[in-house]
Amino acid sequence: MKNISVLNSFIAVRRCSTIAPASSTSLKSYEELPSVPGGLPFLGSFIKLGAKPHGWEKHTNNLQLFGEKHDPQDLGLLRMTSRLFNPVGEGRFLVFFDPKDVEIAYKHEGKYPYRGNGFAPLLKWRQSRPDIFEETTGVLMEEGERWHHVRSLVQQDMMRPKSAMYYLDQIQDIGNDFAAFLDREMSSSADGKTIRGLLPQLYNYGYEGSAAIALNRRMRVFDENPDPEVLKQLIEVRNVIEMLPEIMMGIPWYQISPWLSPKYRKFVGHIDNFAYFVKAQIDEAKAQIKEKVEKGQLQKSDEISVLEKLILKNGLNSNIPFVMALDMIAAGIDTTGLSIGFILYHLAANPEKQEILRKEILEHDSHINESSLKKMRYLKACIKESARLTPIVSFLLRLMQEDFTVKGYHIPAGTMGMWSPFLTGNDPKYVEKPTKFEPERWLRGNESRIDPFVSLPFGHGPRMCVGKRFADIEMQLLTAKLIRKYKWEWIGERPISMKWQFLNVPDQSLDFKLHRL
Ligand code: HEM
Repeated sequence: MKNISVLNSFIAVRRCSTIAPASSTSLKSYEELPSVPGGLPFLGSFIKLGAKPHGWEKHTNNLQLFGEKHDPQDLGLLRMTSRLFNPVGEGRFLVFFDPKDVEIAYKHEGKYPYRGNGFAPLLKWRQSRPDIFEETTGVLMEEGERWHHVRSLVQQDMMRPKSAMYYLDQIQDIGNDFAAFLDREMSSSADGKTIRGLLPQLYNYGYEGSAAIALNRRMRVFDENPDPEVLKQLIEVRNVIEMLPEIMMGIPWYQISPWLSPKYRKFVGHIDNFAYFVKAQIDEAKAQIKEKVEKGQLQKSDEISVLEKLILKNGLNSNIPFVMALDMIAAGIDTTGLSIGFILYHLAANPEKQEILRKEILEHDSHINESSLKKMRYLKACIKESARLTPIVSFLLRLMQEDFTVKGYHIPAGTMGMWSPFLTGNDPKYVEKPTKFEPERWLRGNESRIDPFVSLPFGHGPRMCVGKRFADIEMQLLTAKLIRKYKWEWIGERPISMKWQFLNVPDQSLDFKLHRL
């Protein structure tokens, strides 16, 4: 299958990169910027992020050390190299430590922003299945004009705040099932209060929520006797998510031939099974829509699901609803589960903030509606603060598509810009008392003290997370339910920090004592 868009955008950038820097002689060249020296051929100095003392698991700490060592003047810009991750711009990588510079960089991300191919094994698989991906490989993986075309077909239905509101009741139902599950788990613990290793259950919540939106179907994984086929498919999708970083971090033999990589072939087996399960669900939804259209039973657009909207907009023969469903499920499980895990941890470790939040939640009916959700400002501030302290995405990337200037230096087009929400969000230069969990800093009146580019949990610009609205309500509704129902106490041995496994995950088990209220 052709993927000419990627090539086109590369060519556009290359042309641009040959443009000479602005004539001003005071402008310093890219090569004069502080840099991390050394590295390996092809992999460049970027590979040193995975070296001692912190290794890949804590590569952000390595990045911070590089900044301190190689940028002693604290310019906040650091050159690295990797032809593997940036073949377009001769391996140029530029780390931005200052949120003001991040803002400038986003202005040069171009019409079709490109963040590098972070899902190479998944893309390879999709390209080898033209029967189902001929029309598109989806927003997560398309580039250039093809990305723009698909994104514009789903943008409105996914990103309108109203679209997420349609799911308020369903997501709360899922939250009720989750709480009932927690009650059963607690009852089986020795003191009737302890929950150990909560994270996998939060992933299941992410799965259930994504499936409700993407497939219009409740999977009911928290039932006492869940459907065995649903559980089988849940294992398939978990295998895919867990194998993806393992394959990505190894030598990509599968790019030459799948036969050179048994791991890749196993990965393909899991994803094939899951994809055909999803396809069957979408085909069923299409048949139901066809019947509704024929009987004239379709309602106003705010009263139909996102899946129905996508099918109606793209036509019964389009594969876009199916590919979007796959992306929504793949992108919505661990991200949502991890984010809620960190929120619960911060609230459990800061009982006085938990109490303030509970007070706000108790001002409203236990069944949350659009209007009560709007009023829960402290809840939203807690979620923002958790994302600042423990962002689940380690770094954000953008290929700079134009030449531009930062702090008097010329940055050529084709440079891959990189910024770490953890480093900007935890830097005392930009955030007062950054190690404190202080949701108040995000409340109206205080937020102007924080540069918005300090913490970008969903990215920024036209390529930002397309599932943000749904992720927001999934996090808000479950947090509200669980804080209303139980007092959360952290029983881990020490404060949590993060380690990198493609996403940032807690470095210890999520163990809590829950006191029923
Ligand atoms: C708290 C949970 C989530 C977080 C923190 C998160 C974060 C992100 C980030 C940082 C990006 C990259 C944005 C950029 O490059 O500027 C992204 C992209 C994306 N996310 Fe999310 N996400 C979350 C939940 C979800 C959910 C629930 C869905 C689906 C319903 C989803 C679907 C996607 C898709 C499809 C993209 C690719 C968009 C594109 O390239 O056009 N995400 N997400």
